[in-house]
Amino acid sequence: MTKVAIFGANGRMGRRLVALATEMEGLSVVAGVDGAGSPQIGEDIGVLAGVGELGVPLTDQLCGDVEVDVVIDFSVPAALAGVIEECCKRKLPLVIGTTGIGDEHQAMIDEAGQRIPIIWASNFSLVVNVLNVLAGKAAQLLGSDFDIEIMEAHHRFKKDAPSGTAITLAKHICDASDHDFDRDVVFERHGDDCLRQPNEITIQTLRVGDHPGEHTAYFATLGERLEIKHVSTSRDSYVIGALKAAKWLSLQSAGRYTMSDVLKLDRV
Ligand SMILES: NC(=O)C1=CN([C@@H]2O[C@H](COP(=O)(O)OP(=O)(O)OC[C@H]3O[C@@H](n4cnc5c(N)ncnc54)[C@H](OP(=O)(O)O)[C@@H]3O)[C@@H](O)[C@H]2O)C=CC1
Ligand SMILES: O=C(O)C1=N[C@H](C(=O)O)C[C@H](O)C1
Repeated sequence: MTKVAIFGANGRMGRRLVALATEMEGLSVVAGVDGAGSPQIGEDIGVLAGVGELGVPLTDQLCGDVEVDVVIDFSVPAALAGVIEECCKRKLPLVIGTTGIGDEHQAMIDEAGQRIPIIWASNFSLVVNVLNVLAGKAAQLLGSDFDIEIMEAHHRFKKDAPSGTAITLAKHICDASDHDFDRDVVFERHGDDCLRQPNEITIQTLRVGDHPGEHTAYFATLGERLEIKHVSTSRDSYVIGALKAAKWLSLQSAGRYTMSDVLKLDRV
């Protein structure tokens, strides 16, 4: 049995992680951590997730006496340094799904990879990871006469913009083509003199209702257009991938890994 601790356990993702982990063979949730200010601290995480009592209280830190095999973090960027430090101290594999993180966090993840198995992915869905590969291939095959744009839509509660997934998608497209992420990717178009520049890739952001997330890459030239689109109809698409990654990571040695490693996409 792989024993999982979840940071952000009372959030939208955290509750579904708790719920689906109880259904997945070989996993058990042994700890759930949330922000210190959460009024639900002390309540049972199974009850909070709607799956009945698990005998695991929501806490505001990972208790030292709980035996853990792997940690999953879907919380907030401000919590990440502490989570990484705790996992390095206790030699625990760490799966990170939190987005809106900066270069300094990426450097911390790189460094932690020298000491523990660690993975960060902006999106744990199998289909989104396939979308990245397909969009890269399309950019490569279609060449420079195609205008590329990305559109993402998410629920009204999402704090970061654009989504981590949209940024990763743009990076895949740039890596596979003549585009340069820092030069070509822009996050808005606004004003009376903003004609599309050659090579420009704009990421457009919508925040609407309770949408769990969608991403579209557009490739258009005169007379025709290709759209590659992923729509999540439920957060479970991300949760299943994150739990799979946790099981996989708990068996690895120290290193920084990607969802391509977990899903073996590079072998295709
Ligand atoms: N990689 C992927 O596949 C996906 C990534 N995400 C990302 O995951 C993150 C969480 O998303 P979502 O669940 O919707 O957000 P929520 O706001 O619903 O959940 C975040 C949770 O983290 C808690 N939290 C705050 N501070 C801490 C702390 N110090 N330690 C532990 N927990 C803490 C919050 O508690 P409180 O509210 O009390 O502050 C809250 O319960 C976001 O960055 C989102 O973009 C989301 C979906 C998929
Ligand atoms: O906050 C969300 O909901 C999501 N966040 C991730 C992102 O920023 O890309 C992944 C997914 O799109 C849902």
